[in-house]
Formats: sequence, C-alpha cells, structure tokens
Amino acid sequence: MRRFFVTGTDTEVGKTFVSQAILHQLKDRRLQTVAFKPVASGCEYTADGLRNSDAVALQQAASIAVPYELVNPVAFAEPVAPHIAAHHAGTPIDFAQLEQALVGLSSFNPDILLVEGAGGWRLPLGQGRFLSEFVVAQQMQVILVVGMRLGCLNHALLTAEAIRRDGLQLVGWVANQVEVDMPYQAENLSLLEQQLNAPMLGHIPRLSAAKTAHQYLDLTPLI
Ligand SMILES: Nc1ncnc2c1ncn2[C@@H]1O[C@H](COP(=O)(O)OP(=O)(O)OP(=O)(O)O)[C@@H](O)[C@H]1O
Ligand SMILES: C[C@H](N)[C@H](N)CCCCCC(=O)O
Ligand SMILES: [Mg+2]
Repeated sequence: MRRFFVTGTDTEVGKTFVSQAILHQLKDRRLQTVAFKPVASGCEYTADGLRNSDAVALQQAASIAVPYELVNPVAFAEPVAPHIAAHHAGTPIDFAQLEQALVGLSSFNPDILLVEGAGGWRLPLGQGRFLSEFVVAQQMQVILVVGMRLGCLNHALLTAEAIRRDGLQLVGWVANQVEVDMPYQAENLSLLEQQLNAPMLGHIPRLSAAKTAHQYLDLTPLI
C-alpha cells in the first residue's frame, strides 16, 4: 500500500479539488483507493454526527466504501484553525485517534491511501504539536498542491523546503489555477518546475466543472 499525503501552499488552494481528481484518475487506472481526512474543522451537525464536506467528498471519490468515522476521526464544527476549534470544543486532538483510524483504513487493503491535510504543511494541532509530525511518524510521501496566484512562489518553495527538512519525500506537485487571469502564468510555472525538484503532476485550469479535472493530471511518476 502506497500512502500519499496531500498538502497545499495554504488553505483554500484546491487540496480537496485535486485529491478528488487524483482519486478519479486512480479509479480509471483500476487501483483500489481509500481516502483519509484526519482532522477537519468546519462541519455540519447531522443525525449521524459531525460531517465535513471535504471528508464526505473524498469518501465518495475513493473506490472502497469505508465508514465516515474512519475517513475523518477528528471533526470540529467551527471553520477555524483546528487547535482553536479543539480548545473551544474542550477536546484536545489525540494523535492516537488518528493512528487508530489509519489502522482501520489500512485493513481495507487499498493499493493507495490518499490523505488530505488541513491548511498548509505546518498546521498546528495544539499542545505544541503539528499535523506534519503525524505525517513524519507515518513516513508518508507528500504531494504539494500549489494554488497558482501571486505570492505562491514563496509559499511553494518554503513548503517544499520544510517537507524535505522534515525528512520526507516530495513525490510530486500540482499547479492548481486559483487566480484565473494570472499574469505571466508560464513564467511562474517555469520557476516552480526549475526550483521544486519534484515531478509536476499537472496544471489544472480554473474549471467550471470538477468532473473533468482528472484529465489534467498525469500520475505516472507516482505509480
Ligand atoms: N481548478 C479549480 N477550478 C475550479 N474550482 C476550483 C479549482 N480548484 C479549487 N476550486 C474550488 O475552490 C474552492 C477551494 O478549493 P478546496 O476546497 O479544494 O481547497 P482546500 O485546499 O481543500 O481547502 P481547505 O484548506 O479548506 O481544505 C472550492 O470551492 C473548490 O471547488
Ligand atoms: C476551516 C478551513 N477551511 C480549514 N479546514 C482550516 C484551515 C486552518 C489554517 C490554519 C492556519 O495555518 O492559519
Ligand atoms: Mg480541503
């Protein structure tokens, strides 16, 4: 089983959008997939409990059906930084709970487990801990979603630097067009191609329909 952790240059840069596209392409390649959103802030109250739209989308995009509680073990209603949401809810984030869910997901024997972070690489989880520590402990391979807009070069290079300094492999990155009419798009992409030192898995334009996004990805370098 390969385990990929999808991080981003920021929140709202398209990690879920790209993760869905990755799962879609993996399904086309007949690979068995399971998705994981370990920590989510910003959830709806439902009769079944708290539900996060990212986790539900990923659960539906994966090829193996698994219970929501495994896909998203730590969920908070407030759409704010998770450590603040956890403090308000009075439930500190427990790494053991994340590890247990991962064991549960692994028991479905997927070819690929795709994990979506929250926010960017160094997401605080409270008590001086970070989501990146969990990714390091699990030795996952990292995919970076670069939200293409002015300012993304610095965010992308710093994120790649931090991932590598944490001892993990950046196995690929995806350019996701956040700013529609970005001036000098090609020049910005070229800088990232030269400096990120990892395979570019695709450039997804700003699309009107998410269902075509997978066509802009080539996951060959991962498989
Ligand atoms: N290439 C794209 N074309 C059209 N819409 C997009 C594209 N990329 C992202 N979006 C939309 O932008 C919004 C933010 O994307 P998304 O939710 O995937 O970000 P995220 O990085 O997962 O955010 P979070 O940190 O909250 O998890 C969503 O409404 C998504 O559908
Ligand atoms: C609520 C939001 N959509 C995300 N799920 C959480 C983003 C947390 C970002 C924390 C930060 O780095 O400032
Ligand atoms: Mg998301």
